[in-house]
Amino acid sequence: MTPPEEAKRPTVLIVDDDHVMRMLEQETLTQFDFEVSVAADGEEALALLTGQPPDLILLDVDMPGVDGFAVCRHIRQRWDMSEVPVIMVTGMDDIESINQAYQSGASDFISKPINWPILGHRARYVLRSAQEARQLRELEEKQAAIVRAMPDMIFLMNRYGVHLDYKAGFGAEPYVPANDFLGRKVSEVLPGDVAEIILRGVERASECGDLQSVVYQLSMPDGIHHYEGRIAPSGPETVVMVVRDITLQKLNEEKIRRLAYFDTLTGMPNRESFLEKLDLELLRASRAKRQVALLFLDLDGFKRVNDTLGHSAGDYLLQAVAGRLKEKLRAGDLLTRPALEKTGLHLARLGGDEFTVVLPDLDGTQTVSMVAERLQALLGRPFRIGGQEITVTASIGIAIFPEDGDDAASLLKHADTAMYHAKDQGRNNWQLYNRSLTAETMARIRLENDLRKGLERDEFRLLYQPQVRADDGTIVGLEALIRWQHPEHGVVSPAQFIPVAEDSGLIVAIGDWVLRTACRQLCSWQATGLETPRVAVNVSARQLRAHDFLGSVAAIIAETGIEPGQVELELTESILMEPEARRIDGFHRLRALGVHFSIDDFGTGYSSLSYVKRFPIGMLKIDQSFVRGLPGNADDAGITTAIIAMAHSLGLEVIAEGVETRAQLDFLRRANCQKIQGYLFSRPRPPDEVEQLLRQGSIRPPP
Ligand SMILES: Nc1nc2c(ncn2[C@@H]2O[C@@H]3COP(=O)(O)O[C@H]4[C@@H](O)[C@H](n5cnc6c(=O)[nH]c(N)nc65)O[C@@H]4COP(=O)(O)O[C@H]3[C@H]2O)c(=O)[nH]1
Repeated sequence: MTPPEEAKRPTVLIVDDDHVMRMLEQETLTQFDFEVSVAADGEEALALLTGQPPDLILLDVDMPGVDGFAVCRHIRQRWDMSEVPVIMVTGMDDIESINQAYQSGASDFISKPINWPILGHRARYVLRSAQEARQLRELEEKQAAIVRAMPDMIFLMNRYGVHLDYKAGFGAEPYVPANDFLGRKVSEVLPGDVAEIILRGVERASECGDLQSVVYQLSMPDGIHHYEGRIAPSGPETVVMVVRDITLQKLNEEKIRRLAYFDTLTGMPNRESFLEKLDLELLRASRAKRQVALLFLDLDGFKRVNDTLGHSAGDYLLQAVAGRLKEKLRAGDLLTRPALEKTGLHLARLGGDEFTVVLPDLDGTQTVSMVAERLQALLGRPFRIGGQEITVTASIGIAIFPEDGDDAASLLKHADTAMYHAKDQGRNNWQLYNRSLTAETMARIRLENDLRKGLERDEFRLLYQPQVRADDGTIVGLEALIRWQHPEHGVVSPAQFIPVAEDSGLIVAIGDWVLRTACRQLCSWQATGLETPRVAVNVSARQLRAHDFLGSVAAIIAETGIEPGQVELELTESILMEPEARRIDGFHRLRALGVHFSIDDFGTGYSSLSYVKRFPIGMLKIDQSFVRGLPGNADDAGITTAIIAMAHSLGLEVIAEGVETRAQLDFLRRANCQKIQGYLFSRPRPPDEVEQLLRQGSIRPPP
């Protein structure tokens, strides 16, 4: 381990050709705790100095050969000895030789005759001041390195803001050339407002003796630059101000803010910033006693674009929609007077295919409806995406401040509600929020929305209920019955959601899904070698009203590759009541392909057998409300017997549904009902369980 610095004795080299002087000097300095080495002339000294330099050199001037001046000059040329203090010992106490001693690089001189008692003190003093000078130099070097390494400008100022000194780190560009501000006051160099900020900081730092922080901006040739200055008192009358250009940091902060507050896809404000700004706008409107309208847009059919053309096409469409909205709003095409350019509030994308438009200073609902219609017309024009023309429409819900909500969140919620209502009324529609949208309507609207999502998220399942021959329980058919596994409400019965699906038109998509799933299920069973009976699928009247329903049935049959004779469509009586020639033709065409038709819940409607005859119906299903009363209820028994007899006379098959008891079965068997469906044989079951039953081929009723 190296001993601590203080513990080391300082070394001194004594150079003197006079033997006695050398000895006396050596004796004296040894007493002052120096470690001494000696040289008898200049040459010997130079030879000794090739090794480790001493801490101090005591050098006689007047020596034969190489004199003291020459030795001193040599020492100063050596980089490792440039700071070693040299005390020249001269007999010539004249100004000339003193000058020459200093010129040669001497640190001090002593004249002969030497005052011996003070030689040691003098040597120690010279050594100490040389060390201090070295430390100071090292400190300065360190400081200079720190300044160089910092990307800052450093100003030394007096307490009145006069620049006394200036340094700049690597890459720090002074905002004014250094010469322009040295010796001048801040207010003479910088714009008044900035000078004011700095002077206040300097004043506070000088008064409190504390670090002060100031920020300011300056207009530079390449744009606005942001600066942060830290002012620290450096003496009773001076302060140091370290200034950093934080423009890049500001830009990054802005970028982060944009990411947090703006939608990256469209560059529009996102939900967070929209709500923040809307609240401010509402505050302003309430002070000015003005109305504000919030239009909530949701694209109809956006999901279809995403599903069929892919997500990048969907993204492109959203950008195109955003672009069109921005452009028209900016051009004042939607409103006669320019909208909220300044607040940036006029347009936002809340996520997905939802956009908002805000109309401040509303002068009546007429303006809103006009804007809503213009928006719809604007979006209704086709978009070109990847060489294809795509048309989307928008449903718009409108809420008005302060009537429909006094803060951003409730206004948005009500505009959203109104938007659902608009969708419910048929797409491409706009609706004003109306308090009379009761909880019940809302629940129904929510259910519809959930249904739509359920379809997207594949929340539906099919159960299959066997239909058996009445005499021996052989499975002769399956009825596909839909179930909805709602993420929050659990399994929802079709009785609850089919009517909503019918009202909203969603039944068309759901119906397609049911038929496709049932056909695929049968095909997959067949692929394992299982013999399958035909599958009956419910069809509601609303489905038939849809464009080309029968065509889509044929398409699904073709697509899944199922044998058409394996498919049975269960129609309701109401379908028969509104026969159109075109539709009847379609039924006959499907029948010609092999598809079977039956009438569900027969006997509950008003259809007469004459209607039935016009359609290619093969089977009647006796509604379970009649079966329930069997065999005791005479009316039910009479109707059931009559339906069976009539069906037979028309050459139709009959199936009784909802058969739960042995007595009902016995009655139906006696009445010649060929087929049975009901809990007595089996409840509707999931595919794996039905597969087991199909492998057995028949189901025995309990005795
Ligand atoms: N009490 C009792 N009930 C029995 C018995 N056997 C069967 N059921 C139930 O009776 C209903 C028969 O179907 P539905 O009359 O076509 O009546 C169906 C049908 O009109 C409709 N539905 C079901 N699935 C679909 C579908 O995929 N599309 C359409 N459009 N409607 C469907 O929802 C209705 C109700 O379906 P589910 O709740 O599955 O109810 C089914 C079935 O589970 C029994 O022995 N006792």
